[in-house]
Amino acid sequence: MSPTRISDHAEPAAHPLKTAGSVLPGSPTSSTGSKTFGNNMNTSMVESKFLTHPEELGVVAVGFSGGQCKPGVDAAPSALIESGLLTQLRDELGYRLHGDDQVHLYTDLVPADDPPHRNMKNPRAVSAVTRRIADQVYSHAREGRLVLTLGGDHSVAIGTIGGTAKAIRERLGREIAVIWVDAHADINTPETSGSGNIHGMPVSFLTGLAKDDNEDFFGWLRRDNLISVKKLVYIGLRDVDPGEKRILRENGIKAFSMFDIDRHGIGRVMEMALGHIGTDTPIHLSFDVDALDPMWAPSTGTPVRGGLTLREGDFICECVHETGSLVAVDLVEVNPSLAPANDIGAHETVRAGCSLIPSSLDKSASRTALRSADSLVEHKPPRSLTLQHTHSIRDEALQVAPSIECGMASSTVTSGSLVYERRVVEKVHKYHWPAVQLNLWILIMLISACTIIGVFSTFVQIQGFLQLPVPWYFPYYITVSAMTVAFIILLLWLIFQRRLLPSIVMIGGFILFILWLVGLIVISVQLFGPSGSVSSNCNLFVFGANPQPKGQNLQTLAWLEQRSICQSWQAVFAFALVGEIFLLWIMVMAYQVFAGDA
Ligand SMILES: NC(=[NH2+])NCCC[C@H](N)C(=O)O
Repeated sequence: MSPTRISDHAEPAAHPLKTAGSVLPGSPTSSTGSKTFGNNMNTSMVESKFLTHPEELGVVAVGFSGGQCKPGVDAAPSALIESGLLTQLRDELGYRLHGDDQVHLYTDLVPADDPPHRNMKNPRAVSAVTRRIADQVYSHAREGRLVLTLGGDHSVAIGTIGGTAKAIRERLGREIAVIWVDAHADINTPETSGSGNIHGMPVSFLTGLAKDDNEDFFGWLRRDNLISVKKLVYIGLRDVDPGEKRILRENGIKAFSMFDIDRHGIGRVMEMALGHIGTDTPIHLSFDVDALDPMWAPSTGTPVRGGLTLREGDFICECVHETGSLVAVDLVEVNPSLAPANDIGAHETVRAGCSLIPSSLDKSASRTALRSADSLVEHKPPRSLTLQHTHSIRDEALQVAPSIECGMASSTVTSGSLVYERRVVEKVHKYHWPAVQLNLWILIMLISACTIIGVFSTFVQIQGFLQLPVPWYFPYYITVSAMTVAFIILLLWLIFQRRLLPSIVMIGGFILFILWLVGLIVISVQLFGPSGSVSSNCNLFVFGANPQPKGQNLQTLAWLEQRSICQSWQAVFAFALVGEIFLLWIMVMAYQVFAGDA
């Protein structure tokens, strides 16, 4: 058993884990024997629902890589700590850190001979190490602290989640929920796994989908350590094995892939993910750095293109923090030795971790994360990003100030001396229009408007033939009706574009309502007015003509023409009234749609 001491790697002064050996004056030593560092108050505004000591952070540094075959992932905790992560958590976010002053390598638990079992590679080592990790995490979680585990490959989550689940059950009698942020589902059973790497299987053991009676092969996992598939949510998936897809489907597991993030935006996805978990459930956040696009985190064992931006990763952490339900966080799969072309990748990946963790512990921390990571390590930009502007550090500090709340539309992230455009996430709001009513409205309004246009155009013509002046309300109503038709065309186009907003309908409907009202009043006055009205003239001379002309003569033709003019007036009045009522209706309908979806 030879754990690597942080001091073997880190700069000598002010390192939180390094000061562990000498407990600060007045700082308590926990019952587990781990020590307390720092004594600032946590400045986070979010009240924790499930932690009795939310200002205390239990740190577990896991230098273990046996869940997969690429060496180097065991060096991640040291790299993260050397970059100042823990110093920042203590000095800037005000956490009191608890933990051992060493990164655990668990060499005492790794057997010399560890042949495969049920297709699993290094099964004894991973089982024994995760069992130990479960104890470590459990001892912090039982004290009511937030637990931070720095991995290691993702197999370590068998221990971290197993430990949290057990402690929370004991302390609060509740089940935990797990948010698994990852490019991979890591839910292969030993039988479905193509690689045999256990870092692709932790979720199946944690949910009981895979089990083994032998204690040497995860048989130590008891019901207390397990989680429910109903309280498991994936975010960022994009490389899921066929067997895993089947498992996800058959168990109805909630999963938000990159497709969902592109479609809904990360804000909506977080709303849905947290909605699925509910507000009364403690959350364990397990963040695999390969959820990020390799542009942001290239140094990881199984990178997959098309991933989250760093800002989206931060946003996920911030949203989870904001719930007040967070009880434990893992950051895994950072592999500083996997830097494809040069060492920029390793630096960037560590730097990404230095942003994610503070984001999950304090919503306003992404800026400080950037600042401290930048100040501690020489800044180099990620490859393949476009240089857009150069700013002085002061300019940058202003721009980086966190302006994003959960669910906000878009943002720009600045980093170092570059400005990177983040993917613009539009918040999509769906309005549910009643299709039948809307179609009926369109049809009736079209008929009304066209009838009025037709009748009054004919009247204008007749006035011309009779060489009489054209009263103003004919062209007026023709224009208003034409505007109504144009409005309907606009609505149809908006429906086609799926952009029919209630506000547009309400404003347009109101304007037309007023215009139609003016027309309706004028028509009513003309038709039913006190003296010489159209209606009384019609009743007197046309409908009441006695005797009514008959036979093929000019008088009959004139009478018929006069009758059709009278009937047209009546039709115009009827349609004007219908149009007016329907305009009122569409305003009410638009309001209901707006209120119903608000
Ligand atoms: N935590 C990870 N990086 N997992 C990658 C898993 C890849 C693959 N699905 C496997 O089972 O081997």
